[in-house]
Amino acid sequence: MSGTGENGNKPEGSGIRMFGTGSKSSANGSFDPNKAPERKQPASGKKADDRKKKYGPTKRSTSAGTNKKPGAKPWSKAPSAKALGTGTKPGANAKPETETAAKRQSKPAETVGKRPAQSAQKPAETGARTEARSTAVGRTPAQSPTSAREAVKAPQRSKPTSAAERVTAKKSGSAGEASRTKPIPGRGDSDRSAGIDAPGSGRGGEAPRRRKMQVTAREAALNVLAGVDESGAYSNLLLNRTLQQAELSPADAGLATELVYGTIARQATLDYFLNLFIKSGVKRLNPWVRGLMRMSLYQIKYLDRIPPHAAVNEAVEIAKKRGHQGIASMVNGVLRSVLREGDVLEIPNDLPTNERIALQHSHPQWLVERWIAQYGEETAEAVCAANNEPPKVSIRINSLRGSREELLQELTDEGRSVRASELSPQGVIVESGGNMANDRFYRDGRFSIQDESSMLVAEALAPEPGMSVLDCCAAPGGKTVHIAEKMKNHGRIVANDLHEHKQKLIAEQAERLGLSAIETSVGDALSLKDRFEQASFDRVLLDAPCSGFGVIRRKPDLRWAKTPDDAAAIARLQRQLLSSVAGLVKPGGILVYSTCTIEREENQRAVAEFLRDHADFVAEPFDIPALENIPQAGGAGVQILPHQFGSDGFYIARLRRRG
Ligand SMILES: C[S@@+](CC[C@H](N)C(=O)[O-])C[C@H]1O[C@@H](n2cnc3c(N)ncnc32)[C@H](O)[C@@H]1O
Repeated sequence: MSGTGENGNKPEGSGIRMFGTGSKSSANGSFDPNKAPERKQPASGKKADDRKKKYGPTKRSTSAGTNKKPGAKPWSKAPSAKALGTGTKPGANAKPETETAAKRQSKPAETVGKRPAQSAQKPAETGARTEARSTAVGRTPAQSPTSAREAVKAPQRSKPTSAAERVTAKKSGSAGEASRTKPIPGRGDSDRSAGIDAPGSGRGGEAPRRRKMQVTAREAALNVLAGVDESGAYSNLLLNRTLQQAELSPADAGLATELVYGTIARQATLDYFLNLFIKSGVKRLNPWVRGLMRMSLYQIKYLDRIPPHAAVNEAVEIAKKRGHQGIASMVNGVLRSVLREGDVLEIPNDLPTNERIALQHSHPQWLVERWIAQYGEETAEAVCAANNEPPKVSIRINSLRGSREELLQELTDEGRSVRASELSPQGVIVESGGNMANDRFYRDGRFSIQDESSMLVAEALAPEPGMSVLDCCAAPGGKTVHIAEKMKNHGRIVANDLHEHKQKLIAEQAERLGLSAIETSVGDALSLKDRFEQASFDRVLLDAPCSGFGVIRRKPDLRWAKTPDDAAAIARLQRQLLSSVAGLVKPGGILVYSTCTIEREENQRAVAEFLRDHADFVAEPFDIPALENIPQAGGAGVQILPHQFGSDGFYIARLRRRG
């Protein structure tokens, strides 16, 4: 899988979407993380037009990234973050995966032995989004709508000044850079200048890193939203850190998670609606006020189980606590207008299709146009809709420690609702049952947490016991350990990754699963050809860094962070990597190329160019019955789209070197 692009369904990787297993009530709208989400579905319609007539033109053209200049090519311009109301600059997304080899800091390429490390469980970042349960909240006196002037951004906001601060404040587009420090709301100058004061941290003071904060679920969520908006922090990392600092029940942590991911995912749609009610436009609001408005509207519009008035009352309380009465009045006025005129919260259906899809499913218009060009309108819309669905929780059995049937029975006996995956012979779908990374069977190495489509990569590679296998971009190791399990832990598996700190992620998984055949290695995959003999591996896996557009439902902010230039840069690196590692495959051996994106440029086109330039390789079909009926996107390999199986969008090509 891939760069942004790591397997979303692994404990080591991307966004956590379910926390804990408890079902305690939260103070203000309780939230049961064990239940499937029940969200309202957005509908398009004409009512917004009436509202437009009444309240004047909307900010639609900027809020959904539709800042297209007349005559501009659909792909020619990414919506600026500014246009999306995020306050981050488009250029602020450093992407290590797109670095050329020359630019990258060279690291000594060393092969290290197996590491015995076994660390504490990390929170599962899979987990379905959870649902909110309704709780009545007392009424706040209604106040008349006021101008948003009081809540608009201060014209001068201090920016990080030192180089180090600037680096920290920048947002990397790669989830692979998970260890990079990100600012936390409530800490540091930029937060203070943005009016973000973490409750409990004390205004003007640097909060100790591990200090616990007494915050509500909504305050915690707002801290994250404001931090993402203000400094371009990764939502999943900031959420993890915020939740570690906040003393929330599992149910409240679940609610905070839902609010963060849901609000970010629905941002363009929310801004479109808010702009119908906020004269000066949502973009001009102070980041935390903007976050509060979006988050509150998200509850009103998309969460069935939170009473709208509770969402409004909570928002007003937060505004008072964090700002002042003027802001609270504005928040109250706008949100109560929304409640009164809720029937205008529909996207007009007479918009051009690309614009309507972008607004209705909250995606940047350039991305929608790109997918329409690649897949047609119907499929592009289905992909966008699927990207807003909560991801399934899926696990892969460790076939060395029991069969799928046994684990299904044992998990059922534990009270979980589980079923066999239709896509992967080792896959199990967990319909309910909480955080699988806390399960004793997980600790015992009986299964790994992995998305179903990722499970198909090892099937395509078809490794056998005793073989030598090279996994070029291996961390955090989800596919490496699957390969080792298929090889019954016999043979040699070299698991390489560019980043030294990721070695331990692979080693931990190998240790947990009892797999000793894996060696970890650090280095640029472009230099693997200099470190290993040509034609020395039976199987080579290049699970390449990629744009990650197949895992947007796990990483909702990805859609706002990436630009067309990112996709082009990563596509160049992928071609270099593919050519570079091909010579390591033995004659008759197999090279598998995979990504977690749905971009043809990174998938079919990359493989087609490779085959054109490497006559000694040929594309081969692989036998996965469930994939037989999906429409092939053309060319070599299999493209899985997120709406087809409810799995991650994924591409897999099997290339055999002629004997
Ligand atoms: C999609 S992820 C791999 C996921 C992994 N195969 C799994 O299943 O857990 C891509 C990985 O490539 C690594 N990477 C990026 N550029 C690389 C390069 N030039 N050489 C080696 N690894 C690289 C990233 O650190 C990231 O861990």
